Amino acid sequence: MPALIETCVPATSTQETISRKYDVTQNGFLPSSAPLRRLTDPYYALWELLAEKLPELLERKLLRYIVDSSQVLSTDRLQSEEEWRRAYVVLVFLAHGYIWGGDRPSEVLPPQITVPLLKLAEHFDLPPCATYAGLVLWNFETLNNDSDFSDPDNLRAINTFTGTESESWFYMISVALEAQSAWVMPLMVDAIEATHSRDYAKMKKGLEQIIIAIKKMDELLKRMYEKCDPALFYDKIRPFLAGSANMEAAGLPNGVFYDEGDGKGSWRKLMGGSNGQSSLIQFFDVVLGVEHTGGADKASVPKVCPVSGMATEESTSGCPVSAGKEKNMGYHEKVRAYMPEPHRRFLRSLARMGSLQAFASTPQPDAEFEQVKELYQLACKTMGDFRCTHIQVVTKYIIIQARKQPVGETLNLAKASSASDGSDLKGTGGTSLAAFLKQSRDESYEAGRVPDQPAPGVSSEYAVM
Ligand code: HEM
Repeated sequence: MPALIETCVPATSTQETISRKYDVTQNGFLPSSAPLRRLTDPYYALWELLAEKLPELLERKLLRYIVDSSQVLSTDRLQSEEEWRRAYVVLVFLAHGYIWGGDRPSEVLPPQITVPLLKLAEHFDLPPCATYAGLVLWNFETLNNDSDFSDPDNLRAINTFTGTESESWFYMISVALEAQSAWVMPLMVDAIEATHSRDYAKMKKGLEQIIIAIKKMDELLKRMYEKCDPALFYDKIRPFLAGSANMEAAGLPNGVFYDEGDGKGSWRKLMGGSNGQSSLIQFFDVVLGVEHTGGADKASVPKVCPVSGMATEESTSGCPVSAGKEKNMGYHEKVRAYMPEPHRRFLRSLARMGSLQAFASTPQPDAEFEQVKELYQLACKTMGDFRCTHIQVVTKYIIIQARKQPVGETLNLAKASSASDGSDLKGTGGTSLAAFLKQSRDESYEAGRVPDQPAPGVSSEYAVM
């Protein structure tokens, strides 16, 4: 069994250990303090100015012109990790603003964006595009200057494409949701470890708390309606979140060419920015043993490395697809590449630690076993219910909006994916939306349907000695 928690340092709390090893802070997958608001080195003044004026530049369709006539800045003057994160946020906003901020999407990203962005992406081992980390995790400030990130009324996005409250609220609901669930993470790690020692108190505590956390997350998700206008979201915000993969109908048949100057460059097909890249939701899935298979590429689709967005034969040697490890990866597996590296490593380690599902599936003689099993089943049901709420949100913000759309002249994701009956709607990763989300919900419920008896012949590592 791989040890997530090193037993040789007993004085170290679970929270301290996951923070040190996986950068999971007291705010969960958010940083331990509010992200840097600006790069103060005057060398980066142009980036900050473009980021600040982005909504206006996009509205007036001036961004491409200004970027094209500016100079290429280096990442060499970035000092701290906070500065690297801030630069990544600025550059992913500029990249998506540049691609989608015109009458037609731009098939080429210029060196002014690609050269620093590729360095930043390499630094974080993240794809060079708008990820959940760039849009949400590292892009918020508190209004009261305090460290409570769990109240969306106390939060504001540092950068947006549109300068609207709707867009800020859309990102801030996710920030609050991440912060609000942070406390349950060490408890769940302890609960999984407790399966090995049959420590029922720890298992029950973890499961009781995860049920509360998911219910709170559900309540927070419903607050999306308070300040994020569905029509504005669909028409003005969502188009900027679109990726470059599966965007043939939107005018990007080959993806986007990352022009690095001097005749260098490469075509890349990357997913768009999505809350589906949240490590928190996958954390809940992993600890509950929810397995997802939806959103895999069809066999005929050319394979693209999820990290670089390049065809696998051109991609770097570390590409999981070209290495043959992950043929036809499903959506949830693919988006791992869009999460900060320590967080995806955390999820991997967690999955190898032990399994509450396996424990709940294998009857034990102890009196408290049934209570753990029932709590486990309730936790999976609560996760499925959260996904029901998510489907209602997506219906309101995307499916209903798509039905209202007239055929427009602007080529972008929103228009390109609007079938009149909404049946061919795609997610930001080009996934077939409604069926995929329902499958994800059903897989959550399914995890909780543990058999009453172990299947004959199946041995369990948890069997009583
Ligand atoms: C207006 C609000 C929201 C809209 C319109 C929306 C839309 C979508 C869409 C279109 C997808 C399909 C995949 C993709 O396109 O990448 C998706 C997936 C997903 N979203 Fe959201 N989303 C919203 C809010 C949230 C929030 C706040 C969370 C929580 C962090 C969240 C978590 C997820 C997850 C985990 C998936 C993957 C599918 C699953 O595991 O069920 N979404 N969402």
